[in-house]
Amino acid sequence: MSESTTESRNDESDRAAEGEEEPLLSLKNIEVHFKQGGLLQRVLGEEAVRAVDDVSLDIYENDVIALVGESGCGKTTLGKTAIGLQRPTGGTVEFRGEDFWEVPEEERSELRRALQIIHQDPAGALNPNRTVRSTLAEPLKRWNPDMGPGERESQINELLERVGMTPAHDYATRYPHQLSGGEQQRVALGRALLMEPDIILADEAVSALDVSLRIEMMDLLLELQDFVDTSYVFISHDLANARYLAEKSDGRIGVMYLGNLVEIGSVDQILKNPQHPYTKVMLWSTPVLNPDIAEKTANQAPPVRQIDVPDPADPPSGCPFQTRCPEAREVCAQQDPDRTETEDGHEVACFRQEPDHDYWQSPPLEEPQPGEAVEGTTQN
Ligand SMILES: Nc1ncnc2c1ncn2[C@@H]1O[C@H](COP(=O)(O)OP(=O)(O)OP(=O)(O)O)[C@@H](O)[C@H]1O
Repeated sequence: MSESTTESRNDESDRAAEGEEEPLLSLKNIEVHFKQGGLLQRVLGEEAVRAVDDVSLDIYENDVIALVGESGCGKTTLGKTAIGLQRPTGGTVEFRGEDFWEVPEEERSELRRALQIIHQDPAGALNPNRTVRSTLAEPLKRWNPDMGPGERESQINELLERVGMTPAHDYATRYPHQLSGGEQQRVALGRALLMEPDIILADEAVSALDVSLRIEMMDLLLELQDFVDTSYVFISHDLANARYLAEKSDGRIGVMYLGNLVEIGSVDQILKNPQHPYTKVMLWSTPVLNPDIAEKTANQAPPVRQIDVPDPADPPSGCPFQTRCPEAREVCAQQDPDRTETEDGHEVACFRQEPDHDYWQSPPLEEPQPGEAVEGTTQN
């Protein structure tokens, strides 16, 4: 990325920090609870799966947010909610100041154009019976019906060159099965870019690629960001990918746990100065990302009280991480901490951030006995 772009993004985050810039998209107290539909589940009266639970997040112009967290923590559901593919069961999605789910349907479909997705499996997202040209022509025909075939052709060729598929006329006639995984992902990205999106949700979009191709693809995402002025919500279960993308773009990393966004901040804040006990556990399990933490915790058991992951249909009371948190005290089982923000924009949902909180007077939670089930957990 050019230095000037980095500077301008820094300026943007500064403006955001000073409260001058309006967010492009504002997620407010988002809840997505999936009712379990099976007969057995209804008979047993099982609760809804709390895929996302009271998450608020602002996304700015040309922003990059990398969401990380273990499988099932709600990354995809939150990402889809941000781009209007998932209607939340609670809270609001405001896009350019308008409530996405309150605008009339035609207006909403215009907003959808500005909110695009690229998936992990590009082959599944591309029609096997369509050439690259036909795949890319389709959105142009839909959104620019006045564009003539000549102009369409030249836009498609220009785009293919931008996503590194040259000679464009050669790639344009190929079918998805005649492309490598990386090339398929480039076509999927190109199709999203033709919509001139404001936000692209890249959902594990590089996970299926070889390591070297992953870097190439992430570099391409950022290079094209300058060209189309888009923001990215980048989902990855791999913290190394999240770090690469967020570091190069001066973006943020958001850490999710059990439907909650427990910590969000710059790459340095999350990797060098993690505050939430869950973020520390994540770093413990990827020592290469923070050798200091790795050195301190070498030969130690994982920094969790117990390894069983709570069931999102029956989450623990209080803080979602309290059943595993090595720092948990009794108050953590009673109250759910809000995210608090430091002056430099590092947000953490943990009572330990608040020097005057009752937490500090609260007795430690009793250790669960071996084999003892803690409320709200599934025994693996
Ligand atoms: N349509 C659905 N109906 C019922 N439950 C769902 C649905 N979609 C997701 N879930 C559940 O919601 C929770 C969060 O899922 P989600 O896919 O958002 O997590 P994730 O962090 O993206 O996980 P992964 O990395 O495995 O995709 C999981 O328990 C999942 O089983």
